[in-house]
Amino acid sequence: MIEVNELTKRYGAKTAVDRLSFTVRPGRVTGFLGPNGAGKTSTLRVLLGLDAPTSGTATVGGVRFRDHPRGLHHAGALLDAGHVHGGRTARAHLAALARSNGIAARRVAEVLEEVGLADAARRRVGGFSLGMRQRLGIATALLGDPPVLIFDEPVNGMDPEGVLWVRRLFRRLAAEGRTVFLSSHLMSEMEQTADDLVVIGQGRLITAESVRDFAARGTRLSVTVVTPRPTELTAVLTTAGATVEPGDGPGDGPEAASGAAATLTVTGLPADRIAALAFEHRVLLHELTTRAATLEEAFMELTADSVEYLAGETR
Ligand SMILES: Nc1ncnc2c1ncn2[C@@H]1O[C@H](COP(=O)(O)OP(=O)(O)OP(=O)(O)O)[C@@H](O)[C@H]1O
Repeated sequence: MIEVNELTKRYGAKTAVDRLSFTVRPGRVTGFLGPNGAGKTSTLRVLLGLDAPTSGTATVGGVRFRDHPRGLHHAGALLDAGHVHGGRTARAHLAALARSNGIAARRVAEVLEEVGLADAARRRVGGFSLGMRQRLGIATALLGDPPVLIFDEPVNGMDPEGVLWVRRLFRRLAAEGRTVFLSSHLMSEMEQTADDLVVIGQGRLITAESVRDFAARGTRLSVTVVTPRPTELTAVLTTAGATVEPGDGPGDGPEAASGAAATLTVTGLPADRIAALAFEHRVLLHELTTRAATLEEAFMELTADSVEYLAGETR
């Protein structure tokens, strides 16, 4: 169990985490989501005792991480995969950690096997790809066989096969009853892996709920309509209360100039109502498709107000 209570972390004048509270339960995979700069890493650093909070508390298993005498047995974490001495072999790196944390030496071979690095055990970490470094970071987190696992952007730099592997691993660790907490700035990654979500923006909690509840609440339907008479249909649908926008489709291509069919994206009216209105006004339709917003779109909508740097803006 992870408990964050009224946590605030300031760096000088910058408030990175702002009175944040949430709970992460065992036996589930929880995604920690927010746009870049939302405060995820700052929260995890306090949680792992690497930084002191400005105020509030963050505990793992009811105690502050830095007060726990058996750190790696208590919680395993991957924060920055690049943060490993490049001159050491993977095995030497893990063996040193095992020794200094009182962990049985046989665990080294076990975790290397577990993360698919057994064949690379004697290679220097300096020559590892980012994906391999991520695997080594995960091996480090697993070394003490801890009940709580915390990973910051774990799939960064992994190839598709690596992403599938890591998803299965997280699911299995949760099925074993562990608390699995993963940060990401991509909802698409989390919707495949997580049971629960903690979404933050500008250091504040936006929502904490299950992926299922988020999907049910956040999904907005839109209807794609293709018609050769877009101007007329837009007027009819707008009068009926819909919002109509030009969609991606034939209307945006060179055909548009020749008066060929255009694609519209309609929200606020269901497909059957759009069909009835088009029929009533004798507007021909070539296509009428209902489309659910993806969770990624719902997430972007939810966090839009808290994005620090919008695309196109200079930093
Ligand atoms: N040591 C620091 N000194 C000053 N500001 C910091 C420091 N660390 C983080 N920040 C600022 O705090 C805010 C939150 O950063 P943080 O790295 O926690 O966000 P994040 O959600 O992990 O983002 P990302 O997905 O980009 O890693 C950002 O505006 C960042 O610039």
